[in-house]
Amino acid sequence: MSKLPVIEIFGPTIQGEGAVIGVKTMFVRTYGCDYRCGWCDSAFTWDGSAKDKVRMLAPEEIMDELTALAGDNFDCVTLSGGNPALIGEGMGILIQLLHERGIQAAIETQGSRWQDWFYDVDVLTVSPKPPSSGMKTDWNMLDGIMDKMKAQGRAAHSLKVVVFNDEDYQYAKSIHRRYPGVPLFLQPGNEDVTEEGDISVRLLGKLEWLFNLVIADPEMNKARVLPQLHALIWHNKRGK
Ligand SMILES: C[S@@+](CC[C@H](N)C(=O)[O-])C[C@H]1O[C@@H](n2cnc3c(N)ncnc32)[C@H](O)[C@@H]1O
Ligand SMILES: Nc1nc2[nH]cc(C(=O)O)c2c(=O)[nH]1
Ligand code: SF4
Ligand SMILES: [Mg+2]
Repeated sequence: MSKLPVIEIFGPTIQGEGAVIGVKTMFVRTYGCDYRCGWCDSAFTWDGSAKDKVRMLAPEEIMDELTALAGDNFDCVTLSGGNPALIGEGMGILIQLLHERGIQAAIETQGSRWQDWFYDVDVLTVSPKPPSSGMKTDWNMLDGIMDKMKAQGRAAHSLKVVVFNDEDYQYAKSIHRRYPGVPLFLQPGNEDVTEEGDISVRLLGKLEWLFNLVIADPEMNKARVLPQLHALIWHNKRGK
């Protein structure tokens, strides 16, 4: 059984976060997460509120849907969730199919689970969760993932930490100290993921706050601070 639980497929859109910000991409969002972040902007992937929208799809069916949606108007697919790293074989096959068609595979995951298909992805974003999320980092697991990617991953891998407060910023620094050679992206937290209308002014205020922390901090000379670009443009809209 290599079907995947899929909650949404959308795009093309613009990757709004991290190492490949600004790149045109499709999104495949899987259902289910082993975490329950208090501020999760995609809680519908795990809180049961959209359970009726989950479809079990074979990798080939996902490929067909991507093509039906966008034709050849994309060459990157971002696999997010939920935690796509909860899925084994099916995800490996999907990545293979994408590569056969010359399409890159990018992954968004929190670093709580390893899958051997991590070796095959093109862009691996690992986003360990700071204290404000309410989650506990499994440091053994995270060390293992970073070690393996360093040793033989083909992916350009990077770390992305969402920062809501000073304690989160200290956590981001501890991540940077622990994995000094890995590109680190800092992203301000969106404190209200249900607010309707234009939230860009609020998000930019938080971005300036985070800019100022990094500007003042000689330990963070190599960190990169980025907004959630899609949230500046499309706010809290889903499927963007
Ligand atoms: C919804 S998660 C899905 C992938 C994976 N579960 C993870 O957390 O990395 C995608 C990205 O959105 C970020 N994110 C979630 N809620 C957020 C919020 N309220 N503000 C800023 N970033 C958020 C996560 O930290 C993660 O980097
Ligand atoms: N445009 C856009 N960029 C993103 N980068 C990471 C996202 C995610 O939810 O994983 C995301 C998303 O949901 N939309
Ligand atoms: S790990 Fe990702 S999807 Fe899971 S609850 Fe946290 S932000 Fe949401
Ligand atoms: Mg998102």
